[in-house]
Amino acid sequence: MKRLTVELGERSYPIWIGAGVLGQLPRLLEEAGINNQRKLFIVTDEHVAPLYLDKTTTVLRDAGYMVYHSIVEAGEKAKSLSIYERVMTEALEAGLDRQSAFLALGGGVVGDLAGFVAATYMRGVAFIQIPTTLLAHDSSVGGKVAVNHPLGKNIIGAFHQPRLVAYDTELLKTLPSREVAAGFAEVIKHGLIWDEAFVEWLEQNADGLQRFDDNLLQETLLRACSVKVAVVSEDEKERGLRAILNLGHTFGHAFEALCGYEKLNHGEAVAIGMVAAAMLAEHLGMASSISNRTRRILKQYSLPVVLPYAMEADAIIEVMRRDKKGEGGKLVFVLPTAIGKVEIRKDVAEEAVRDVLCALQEGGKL
Ligand SMILES: NC(=O)c1ccc[n+]([C@@H]2O[C@H](COP(=O)([O-])OP(=O)(O)OC[C@H]3O[C@@H](n4cnc5c(N)ncnc54)[C@H](O)[C@@H]3O)[C@@H](O)[C@H]2O)c1
Ligand SMILES: O=C(O)C(=O)C[C@@H](O)[C@H](O)[C@H](O)COP(=O)(O)O
Ligand SMILES: [Zn+2]
Repeated sequence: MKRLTVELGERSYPIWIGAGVLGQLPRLLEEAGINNQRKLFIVTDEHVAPLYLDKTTTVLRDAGYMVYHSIVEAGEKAKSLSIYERVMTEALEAGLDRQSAFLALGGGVVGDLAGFVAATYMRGVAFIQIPTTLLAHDSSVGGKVAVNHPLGKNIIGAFHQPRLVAYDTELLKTLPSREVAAGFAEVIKHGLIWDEAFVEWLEQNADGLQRFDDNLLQETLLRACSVKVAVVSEDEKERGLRAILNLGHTFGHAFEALCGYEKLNHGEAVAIGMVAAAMLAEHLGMASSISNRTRRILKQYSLPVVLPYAMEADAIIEVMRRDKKGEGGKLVFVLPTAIGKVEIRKDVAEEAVRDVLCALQEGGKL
């Protein structure tokens, strides 16, 4: 088991990564100050529940915890106010109080939803992340929790740090291949924004990683999480630096919203968004030869690099104007200047964005 620490003063917390972490949960909870006198409420989804809910509940009950749960539908649609209200109701019915804790057992959807419930239940109680997807190496760390609004991603949310991240790599073995690919989109993002050597390593080890080789997978999680930890420890509430974690997301979140949060998953939308960001950087003369390498590594990990559905450039731009990074409806982009380096740009002309969106739909170059 390997440990990383998010350094945030009194809100600091450990991320435990390794095979068998789930079995250690009672001890890790005790260490995090959550003893077995407290009620625990697990939020999970309908795919994860049949695989891991019994095991998690048993481990905790055997250690003396009182454990309750809520099972939500799988997929992005669960990040909604109506499901948020349902989980709140079930937690109230279970008698959870301010000393209780929520446990997110699942991917980023469950993590964001359960985290937002925890952030607001009786004005905020403890929560624990138990990530079960590769993508959740990103979502389980950093305390951004939210549900979606039909007009935009993660619009209703908070910053609420978990008390502990317990990442059992054994749980990733049941992931469908499309979700493995989605997870690699955020892994690659962490390389592209911060660490060229990590990008090279991912390029060289793509075959082994696609096969989910245990040692390579552990190293991937440690390296990708280390980037996230470094950024969040420096800028918890996105006053500046943290916005770099949004590479590909100004575009990607708009693509997801315009697909009704259905046809493209988050990782796929971010992958196409990172290609768009690289094309935009080249179009603005900020970089050269970035988009080809970005496309190549994404394809190595079976990710899309063009928009597979027709979307109006106007509609995409309208959604992007509601992005949380923007001020006064201005478009804001995280753009690469080299592999491993990005800049935040708030002055990009709409015409340049439109050119990129057209080329992206045609799958062509600018
Ligand atoms: N808070 C953050 O910082 C942050 C960062 C990145 C992404 N996100 C959010 O995360 C969400 C995407 O997360 P995701 O990709 O994990 O999606 P997800 O939670 O929907 O999980 C993907 C699919 O895999 C299934 N699944 C989960 N674990 C499984 C397992 N071990 N075995 C088999 N099936 C399993 C789920 O039921 C679901 O169908 C998006 O809403 C995105 O906005 C948040
Ligand atoms: O942690 C962050 O900060 C990120 O931007 C990570 C992203 O991968 C993630 O999708 C996040 O939820 C996006 O945040 P948002 O503020 O753009 O909604
Ligand atoms: Zn993301």
